Amino acid sequence: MEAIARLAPAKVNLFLHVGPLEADGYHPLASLVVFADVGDRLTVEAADGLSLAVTGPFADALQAEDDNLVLKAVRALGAAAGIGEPGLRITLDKQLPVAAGLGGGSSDAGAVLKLARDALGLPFDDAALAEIAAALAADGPMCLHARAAWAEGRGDVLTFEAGLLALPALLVNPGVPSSTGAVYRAFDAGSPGEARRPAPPSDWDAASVIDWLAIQRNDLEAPAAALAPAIGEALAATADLPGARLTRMSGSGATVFALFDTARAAEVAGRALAALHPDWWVRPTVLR
Ligand SMILES: C[C@](O)(CO)[C@H](O)COP(=O)(O)OP(=O)(O)OC[C@H]1O[C@@H](n2ccc(N)nc2=O)[C@H](O)[C@@H]1O
Ligand SMILES: Nc1ncnc2c1ncn2[C@@H]1O[C@H](COP(=O)(O)OP(=O)(O)OP(=O)(O)O)[C@@H](O)[C@H]1O
Repeated sequence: MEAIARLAPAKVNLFLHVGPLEADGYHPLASLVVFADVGDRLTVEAADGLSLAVTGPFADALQAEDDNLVLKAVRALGAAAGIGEPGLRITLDKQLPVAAGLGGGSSDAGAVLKLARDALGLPFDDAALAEIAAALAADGPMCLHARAAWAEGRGDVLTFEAGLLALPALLVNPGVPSSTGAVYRAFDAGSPGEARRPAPPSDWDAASVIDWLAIQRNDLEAPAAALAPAIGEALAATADLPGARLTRMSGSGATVFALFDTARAAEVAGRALAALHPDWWVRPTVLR
């Protein structure tokens, strides 16, 4: 069998409204999630045993191989299919920063579940794979489907949104990891509001979406920035860029995004920011 490959795209929370901690240890949330055209790259081919090789600029940021969500996902798929540990040689080209609010681990798991299904010829549709992904991470199902969706519940109750048009954007990570669990705990120390899904924008053109997003928020932004001041620096530097129409943190950070009117404006701004902060991860992209 030939090797097969997929992009595991970065996830962005355009807004994130978080409610108070529930008895199950999770927070109810309301979010609109979209996906970038940048991400990790997963490659899979049939082999005698199961193996994972990690390459790319952020390979060193990942700890023990057995903790990798890629192996956990493939083992869970083998168990669900009743075939034991699948024989697959997997390569993860880690292009996304780790613990970055971009759902990288969940997106890797989603991509490898689809690749392993196809390589092994297993009769699982995407909904069945999303159930396996849900057991791995709250962001698992959204990153498995990897298309624009309203997320509610603990992030796993999805309503796909076909109206949203492509949004030119810049992704900026200031090089500090942000622990999701620690950010939610810092959030708990404040006084949580409600995780209500807002009425959608009056129109899905980019200008209306940006105006509507400006009155939404990411409730994890302040607690994450209190833990990692570099997030505030990234927000300020990104908001200052010519053409940046809206700047916000994604997920539990530390990555922030800015929306632009055109892909060209995002690219120009990205070059300017990379020159100012050569140690930051800066990527122009299109969110959809
Ligand atoms: C911040 C977001 O990325 C927004 O999409 C997600 O809510 C986080 O999703 P995730 O990283 O997939 O989260 P998990 O790996 O399942 O959980 C990590 C930790 O985050 C907290 N967590 C996560 C999701 C949620 N709705 N409420 C939570 O309180 C829990 O303490 C959990 O132990
Ligand atoms: N393939 C993987 N890629 C990234 N992180 C992984 C992977 N497998 C396991 N992990 C672990 O998961 C943790 C979260 O990493 P990830 O990059 O998915 O965070 P994130 O982008 O903040 O996710 P989210 O937006 O869902 O909160 C890391 O601390 C890392 O050790």
